[in-house]
Amino acid sequence: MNKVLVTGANGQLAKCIRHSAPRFKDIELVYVSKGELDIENETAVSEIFQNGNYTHCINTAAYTNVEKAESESERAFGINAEGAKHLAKACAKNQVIMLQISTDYVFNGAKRTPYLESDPTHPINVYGASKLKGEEYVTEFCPSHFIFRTSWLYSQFGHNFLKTILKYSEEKKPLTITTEQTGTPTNANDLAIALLKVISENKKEYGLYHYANNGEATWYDFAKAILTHTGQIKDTMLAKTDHYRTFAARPVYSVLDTSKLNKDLRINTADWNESLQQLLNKKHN
Ligand SMILES: NC(=O)C1=CN([C@@H]2O[C@H](COP(=O)(O)OP(=O)(O)OC[C@H]3O[C@@H](n4cnc5c(N)ncnc54)[C@H](OP(=O)(O)O)[C@@H]3O)[C@@H](O)[C@H]2O)C=CC1
Ligand SMILES: Cc1cn([C@H]2C[C@H](O)[C@@H](COP(=O)(O)OP(=O)(O)O[C@H]3O[C@@H](C)C(=O)[C@@H](O)[C@H]3O)O2)c(=O)[nH]c1=O
Repeated sequence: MNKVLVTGANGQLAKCIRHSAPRFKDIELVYVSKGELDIENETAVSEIFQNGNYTHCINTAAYTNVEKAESESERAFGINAEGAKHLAKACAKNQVIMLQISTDYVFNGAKRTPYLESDPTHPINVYGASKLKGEEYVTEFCPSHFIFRTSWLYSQFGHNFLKTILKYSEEKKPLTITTEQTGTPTNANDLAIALLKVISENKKEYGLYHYANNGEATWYDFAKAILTHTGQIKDTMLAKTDHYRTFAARPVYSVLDTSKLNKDLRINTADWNESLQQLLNKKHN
């Protein structure tokens, strides 16, 4: 039986893993929140693996505030790079397979066709740079690793764009949403199931993978789809902008190519709009 340590237990993705876990009876999951395991604390990280008999670790813990990261670079790197390094070293020492989650924001957005794992990285904000450093440490220190880069995660849990749009719409706030960036909204529940599948099926094709739902959208398209599926489009003032002011730069194009995931890990990905609709149907029924 596989035994998995999940860091960042109170975050969005960890909650999605917990939600889907009952389907995977062959996996024992142990969840640790930041209060129970601060991944910045190297000693604590090393100790938790000593008698845990873990086979895998899913690191969902991260500093994810893209805006604030610009002025809190040290904190972002402390968690996203150093924290990942501590886990990678401890996993390697204890023969634990590490599943690290990374981001489309490692790219600068200059491409106009989906990004491959082999494409050069060039982050244009602090969050992206700190996550890329985390990838580098995991690759260097833990040979038995999977790194899954994903994009624009949303779900019923935590803070995310879907919940922001629903909240603004319920509060009758007018929405002005950018068309400046194109990417792929990804249902974090889909990613959670894929991670559990990798573990349950004892996959050993280690390396870097892109995981996102299929297709592409702007943030405006995403907002419009959310309001359409929930029937709120008629009652919400929704406008486009080609420049929404932010502190952090974001890649104008960050669609991820998932062929390697489909071929080497035999994991299929759903269309972004269908997956969104499915989640909203469940919520609204
Ligand atoms: N959300 C998104 O759109 C995307 C996310 N990702 C990546 O996916 C992963 C999961 O993201 P998501 O679940 O959405 O993020 P969340 O911000 O929802 O969750 C991250 C969790 O990590 C915790 N955490 C922060 N610092 C530490 C620490 N030092 N030690 C332990 N835990 C800590 C946070 O706790 P607290 O809140 O108390 O600080 C939070 O509960 C991350 O690696 C992220 O970079 C990739 C692409 C898109
Ligand atoms: C709230 C809001 C945002 N926007 C814009 C700002 C930004 O360009 C875009 C998305 O805004 P957010 O700040 O919600 O998303 P952001 O924090 O950039 O989301 C990113 O999070 C990290 C963790 C990732 O790894 C990325 O894949 C991505 O999901 O939408 C509007 O145009 N109108 C609005 O009302």
